[in-house]
Amino acid sequence: MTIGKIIDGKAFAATLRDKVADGVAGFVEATGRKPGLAVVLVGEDPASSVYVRSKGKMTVAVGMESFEFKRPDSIGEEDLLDLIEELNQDERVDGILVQLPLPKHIDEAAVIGAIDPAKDVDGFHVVNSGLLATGQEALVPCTPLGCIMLLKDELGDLSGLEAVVVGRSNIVGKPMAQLLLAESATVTIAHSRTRDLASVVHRADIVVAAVGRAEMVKGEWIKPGATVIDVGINRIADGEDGKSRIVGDVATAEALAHVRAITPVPGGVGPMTIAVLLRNTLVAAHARAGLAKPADL
Ligand SMILES: Nc1nc(=O)c2c([nH]1)NC[C@@H]1CN(c3ccc(C(=O)N[C@@H](CCC(=O)O)C(=O)O)cc3)C=[N+]21
Repeated sequence: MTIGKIIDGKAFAATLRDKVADGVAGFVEATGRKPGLAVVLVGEDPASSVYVRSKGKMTVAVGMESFEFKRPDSIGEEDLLDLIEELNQDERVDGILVQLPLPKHIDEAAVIGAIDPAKDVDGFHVVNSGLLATGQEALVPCTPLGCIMLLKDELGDLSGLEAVVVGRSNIVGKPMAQLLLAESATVTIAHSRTRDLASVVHRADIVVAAVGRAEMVKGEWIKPGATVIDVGINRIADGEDGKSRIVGDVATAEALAHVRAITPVPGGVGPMTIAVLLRNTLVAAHARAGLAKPADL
């Protein structure tokens, strides 16, 4: 039995960050200032804090300025909107990321809608999602763009391929489908109400799993030779030592016997998300400075 390839997202992300660092050096030379990324974290969720810290470190490592804003869970929506407005006006800030999810008493759409679309490095603003949907230049959500980069690296031209995206979130599923469509793939979005999900997935040359349910996509669902991108990050209790570990939305060990290639969790899509965030910040900085974006990004 042949075993598929494990796509090294961690290595690909490191290469992308090196390219971003080169681009940052060019930007500093051209403008005399560093690109800046502002990250806003509301509340105390430990997993979010760890993730924000690692983003901050990588931002500095590629030569950018990192600004972090921590606010308590109790912050009012008005105060959060005031902070966003301040960051919109701040010339040192090229990118603004508001860590999601936000506490329930805050209207997420209102907060995202308050971000200057030119600084919306998550690509979540309706202006950017509308630009993406109509085939215009946009800031594109980091995780789906990272997935497309891995897919094109593995498969080359995606034109005419059958792609099934499992999950319909605004953050991953929908923009992922738009990007695949822009690459001329034939795109299906499946979700929790899809009937006979196994047979829908079995049609696919490309499977993108973004449902947030641990190991939900089974190995035998995968068409032989398909390429699988696993976006899930699910923390589960590990029976053996009582510790927890993270797994994806795909039963990877089973799937390996069927796939051409698959991204692992961890070490697959996750590191790409952060690398693309830095890439988007550099792209936003160039656009704001009236410079053409670096060619290889
Ligand atoms: N506005 C906003 N934008 C985001 O992009 C965003 C967000 N909010 N809220 C939280 C999620 C989560 N997220 C991750 C990114 C990278 C890894 C990552 O690098 N994971 C590593 C390590 C995982 C581990 O060991 O814990 C990996 O998969 O290999 C994980 C999670 C971005 N998010």
